[in-house]
Amino acid sequence: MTRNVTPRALAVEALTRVANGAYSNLQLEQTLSSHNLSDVDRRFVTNLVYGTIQHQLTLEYYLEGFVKPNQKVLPWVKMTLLVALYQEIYLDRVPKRAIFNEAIQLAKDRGHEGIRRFVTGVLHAMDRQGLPDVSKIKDPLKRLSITYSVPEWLITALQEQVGEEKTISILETINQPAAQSVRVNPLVTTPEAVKQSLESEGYEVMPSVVAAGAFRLDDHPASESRVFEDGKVTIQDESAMLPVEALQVRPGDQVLDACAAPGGKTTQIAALLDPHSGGKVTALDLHEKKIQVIERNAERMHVADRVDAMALDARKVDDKFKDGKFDRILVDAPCSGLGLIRRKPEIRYEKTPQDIQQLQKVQLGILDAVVPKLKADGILVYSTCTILKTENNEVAERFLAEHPDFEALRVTTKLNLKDDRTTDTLAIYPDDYDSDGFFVSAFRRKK
Ligand SMILES: C[S@@+](CC[C@H](N)C(=O)[O-])C[C@H]1O[C@@H](n2cnc3c(N)ncnc32)[C@H](O)[C@@H]1O
Repeated sequence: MTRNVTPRALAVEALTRVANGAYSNLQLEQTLSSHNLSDVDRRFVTNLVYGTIQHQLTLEYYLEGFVKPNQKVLPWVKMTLLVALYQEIYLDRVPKRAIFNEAIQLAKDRGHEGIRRFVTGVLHAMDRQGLPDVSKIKDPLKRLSITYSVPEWLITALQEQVGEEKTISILETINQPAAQSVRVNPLVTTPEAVKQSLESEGYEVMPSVVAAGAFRLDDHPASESRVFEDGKVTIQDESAMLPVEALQVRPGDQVLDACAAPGGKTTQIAALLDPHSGGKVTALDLHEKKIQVIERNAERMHVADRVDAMALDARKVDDKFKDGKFDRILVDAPCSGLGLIRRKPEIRYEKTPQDIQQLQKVQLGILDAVVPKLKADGILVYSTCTILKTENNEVAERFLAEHPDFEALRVTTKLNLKDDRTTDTLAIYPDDYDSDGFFVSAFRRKK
């Protein structure tokens, strides 16, 4: 391996791209697939990239004290220092000498002598003087923000929504690795057969406590299993399986999946339909490329005959379908995705309160546009993978207020989730079951 493709250099490169707007999971996939790394090195690059993003505000706080306020630091140089700091603070087994030497070597390889001296100087100054004590930060909000590396506005929003204790519990768990789960395809197999097959390939398999017909696996990629290749399972977070449970699909139903790509819920709905009784799911999304992804997934999951996928903005369904065509409508809306914070840790730094307000408008716009297409007595489910009430309860409440012909249905699930809800909607936070955060609401059209 030449110097400039060491795991640390690759992590710095990937992190610099993420700071420029790339998604961490896609960037990491690209970095790992374009270099021939051992398993150990792949895991190390992954750990450095996710770990540095997860702790970015904490690491930046430490770094601040060692960089003059007006000093310009190139993004990759800053990442080199953050990656070094991350290893020193969070990775017990990495020797300090290796961390320093590699960071300095990287600065030398990629930059000029001045950059090498700067990186060397900062690392040695930190070592001599020690890092500031985060617990001594006076402002309680800033202390939480730096401790958990979550922006202040997001902490305030959570505190207002769920109180201090629950907010801390959420913050404590968002940097844990995301669990991997699969949904069994009941059309072609049984949970028992899937469990047996996965175990024979060496996977650790646990039944889901969140969604029926699902398993949680260890972190070996499920996409490499035989059952995945054969379309006997699909990879889906457990909480993401709940909106379709709430939809109460019947075999002969006409279902509209208004925001469908990549098709996780489309294939889940399709498996509940009986094409002989006319059951069909119409899956919409914005772009042809996304439609192709839905179609490929439907093919792999053996449900292509029940899926009709088309590129269409859900706000423009008016001319396309006659009113009252569908028995069930799912709006799994575009959202901030803050429930997926474990899978995409950078999400917390990218979204702003303005984005959240803007998204609420889009979500209400989609709901308004699709509901005339629902039959009387039909069921509408609105769901998101976020944990903020602006995109969740507020949307559900406004929808009900503006559509008196709808009534709220209490969201029920097949497994017995702990249930102390005071609302009909279901909000799952990442600390509840170690799953993604999700929100589900359901409504019935009265007339
Ligand atoms: C949360 S994702 C859907 C996930 C999907 N339901 C699943 O289970 O795999 C939201 C999707 O909505 C799509 N989207 C955004 N605005 C839309 C619109 N106006 N009409 C239709 N789809 C839209 C996005 O492209 C994205 O694929």
